[in-house]
Amino acid sequence: MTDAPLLEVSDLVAGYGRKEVLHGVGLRVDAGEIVTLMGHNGAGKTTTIRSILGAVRPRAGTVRITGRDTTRRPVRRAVAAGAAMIPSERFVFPDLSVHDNLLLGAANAPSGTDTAERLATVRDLFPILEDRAKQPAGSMSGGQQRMVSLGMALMACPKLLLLDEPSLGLAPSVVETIFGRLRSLADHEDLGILLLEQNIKQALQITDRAYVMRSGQIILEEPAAKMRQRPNFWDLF
Ligand SMILES: Nc1ncnc2c1ncn2[C@@H]1O[C@H](COP(=O)(O)OP(=O)(O)OP(=O)(O)O)[C@@H](O)[C@H]1O
Repeated sequence: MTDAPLLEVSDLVAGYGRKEVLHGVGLRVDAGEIVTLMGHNGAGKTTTIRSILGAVRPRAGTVRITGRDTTRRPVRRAVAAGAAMIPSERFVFPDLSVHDNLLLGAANAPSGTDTAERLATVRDLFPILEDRAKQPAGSMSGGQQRMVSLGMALMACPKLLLLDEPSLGLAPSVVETIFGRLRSLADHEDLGILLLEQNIKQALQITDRAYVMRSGQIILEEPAAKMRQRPNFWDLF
């Protein structure tokens, strides 16, 4: 199964109650690749990653993570296959220290993981997590909390990271730092990343391939290098 894509989604149909939101979505993410899924509000981007993780139960289609069929399986199956999701809301345990937040993230790591070694790797990536290790996570700035939630997810040594709007509410310089770290994780850890972003201009700087979604369907797939040449990519939506 080594040649299987890290994430392979085919003909995915999903929704809420009687409402069908995804009408046959297909996409792929390879190891070491950053793929951005873009589209207007309500296009179905968040529903897509929730369905990939198993938080929304697909009505049809398949989801394969590291070659394993996780369709309609509990979220823990997707996590066991190597997936981690960071939701758009700032997700940290506010009263716990930064250090304890990271240790909670380690609970999902594969057995045999050296927690101390992993902690050192994550702190190398985001030195602020070491500088502020004892501080309650809730007392940090928005950008720093975003780094804590990324650090928590990375403690689990994921192979596939699903990120919902990591730039939301952050200054462009902080976004640049976080995006730079994502690029280096893809390049050096072979992490595959599916990124949902409204901040298209900055996202395209680190993206390999992009999909455009409209009304629950993928309407375009393009290498980011080509999309960056478009005089106005907002016209695509
Ligand atoms: N829990 C829910 N119950 C019912 N409908 C929902 C639910 N979550 C999302 N929807 C609907 O599904 C559609 C797609 O929403 P989704 O959040 O996937 O879009 P999106 O592309 O991520 O947009 P946004 O960036 O605004 O979150 C929208 O019409 C939305 O109102």
